[in-house]
Amino acid sequence: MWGEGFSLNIAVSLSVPQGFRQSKGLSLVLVNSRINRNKQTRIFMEMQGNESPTTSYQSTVNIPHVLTVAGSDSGAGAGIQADLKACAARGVYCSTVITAVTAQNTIGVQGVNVVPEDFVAEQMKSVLSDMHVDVVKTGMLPSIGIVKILHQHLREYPVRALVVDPVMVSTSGDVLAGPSVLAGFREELLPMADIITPNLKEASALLDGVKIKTVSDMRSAAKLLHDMGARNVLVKGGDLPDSLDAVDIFFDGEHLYELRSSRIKTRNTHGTGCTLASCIAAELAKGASMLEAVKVAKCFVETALDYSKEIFIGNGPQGPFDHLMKLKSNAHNSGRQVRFNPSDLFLYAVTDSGMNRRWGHSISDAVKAAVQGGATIVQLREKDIETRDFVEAAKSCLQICRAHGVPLLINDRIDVALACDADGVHIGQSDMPARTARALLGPEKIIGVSCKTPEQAEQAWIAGADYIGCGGVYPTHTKANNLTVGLDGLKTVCLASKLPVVAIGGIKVSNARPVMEIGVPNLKGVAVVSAIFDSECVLTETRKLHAVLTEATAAVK
Ligand SMILES: Cc1ncc(COP(=O)(O)OP(=O)(O)O)c(N)n1
Ligand SMILES: Cc1nc(C(=O)O)sc1CCOP(=O)(O)O
Ligand SMILES: [Mg+2]
Repeated sequence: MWGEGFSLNIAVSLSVPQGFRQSKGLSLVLVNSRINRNKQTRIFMEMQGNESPTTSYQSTVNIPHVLTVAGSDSGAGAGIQADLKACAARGVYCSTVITAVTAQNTIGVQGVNVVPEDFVAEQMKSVLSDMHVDVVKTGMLPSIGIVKILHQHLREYPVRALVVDPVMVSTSGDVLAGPSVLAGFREELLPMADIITPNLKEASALLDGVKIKTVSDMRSAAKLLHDMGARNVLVKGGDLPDSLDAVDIFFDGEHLYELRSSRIKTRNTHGTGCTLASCIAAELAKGASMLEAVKVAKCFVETALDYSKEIFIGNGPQGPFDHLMKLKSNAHNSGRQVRFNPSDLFLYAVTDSGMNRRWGHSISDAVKAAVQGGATIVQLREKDIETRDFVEAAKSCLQICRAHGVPLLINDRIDVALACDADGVHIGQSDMPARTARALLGPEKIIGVSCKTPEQAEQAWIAGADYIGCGGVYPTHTKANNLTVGLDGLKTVCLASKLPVVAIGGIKVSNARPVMEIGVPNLKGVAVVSAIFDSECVLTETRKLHAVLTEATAAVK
């Protein structure tokens, strides 16, 4: 199946007014298209009027799709649940045919309820007759009847590749497929498989109990399994005794590859086999070659295990890991109950590397002093710093801010915010569009946008920002050529804005009061750079400003 040529099917419908075509010339170029078989791209472009053509664009693109045929794991570390998470992490759609429901946790398998064969067949037909499946991946196949059903359906609905993870025994040692299924694997599945991914025990069982104890045994086993019909074989050496690295043997019928990755010391390995096979399937669905897919899958599993090595779920000896690599950061964030509270904008401290240099402050010392002095949110605005140093500085500032429950935002640099898992970003009108930043950062992160006009405030709201920064309220030396909008401009933007507003630009202890007194409820605070950071004692200056803001707010109420 794998390796057949793909055909590219693109229907383009263009309706271009004659004059427009003549005057502008129109060409549609597809660069380096890697669109898989049966993928269709439909593009409609309508251009109305010669002078100002409006373009409406509609496309439908089939999504890479893996169907997993496997058992459910109630603990969600392995089986169907691992497959879904692995495919989601690799950006591939995953449909499911459930062959058995297991009662399972980090201790072991407490019960197995096999789904009736005709209902397995019904699930398979539902998916395969309706959806375009690129790759089928199999896990727990608890009866020979289910193996046969799979075989029949793959004949009726051919797919690009079949990935067989010959699940027989769970990581806890419980039997998930009896000896009768072995015959099914050998006779029905191996000859159809584009890749088979046994561990040492499974490879040994498929080879009538042959002993596999060394890398050299694994090489021989891979060749024998290939002889049994599998086009590619990955023998996983995770259980190899006395091995520092995790060594897997990959054989494509021609070349033997020894794939090594570092062995991660962790109890959280439940579901690694299912995840590896699903990742291979996902990469194949995206169009990777078999060796590429295997390498990416191994790297993904290693990274996820390393990320998850300290997470603690369940009390048994084998815990699940975190496919999406998000759980730890959610746990860290749990100090802050609400992702964004507009009152955090009250005293907004924005750093400046030049000012810190002038006063001999490190970024983290300056941030610590600001937070201790009463800053309620911090933005790292580091315009002339190496990216590597920025990420390191942001990580240490994040620790300080988290310890005080103060959000930390990064100015301009979405990449740095992602790298250090900051609480969000602040972006201006010429930075990355807020909508794109939102797509990259997800719904949980805070996004602020600089706005000088009501129209910009409206756009920021539409794009999914959380607050806007409006200025310059007063002239400033900190930002070159900055337009001063004044207190009136600030009030106009606040009145038009559906989002909370923080005022910025030239604000200091002596002029902060009139800003807070403009009397508009969505003005939540002031953002300052020089007022606190262009000073020897950041702590004292921040305290002074905090006091003025508190007094002004009390007076307004
Ligand atoms: C709170 C706040 N408001 C406005 C700005 C200015 O952002 P931008 O216009 O992108 O200019 P730079 O700060 O990037 O020079 C801000 N940083 N913070
Ligand atoms: C970064 C920035 N943005 C502004 C805007 O008007 O959007 S004014 C500004 C500089 C603010 O520094 P200071 O508090 O030292 O005046
Ligand atoms: Mg900017």
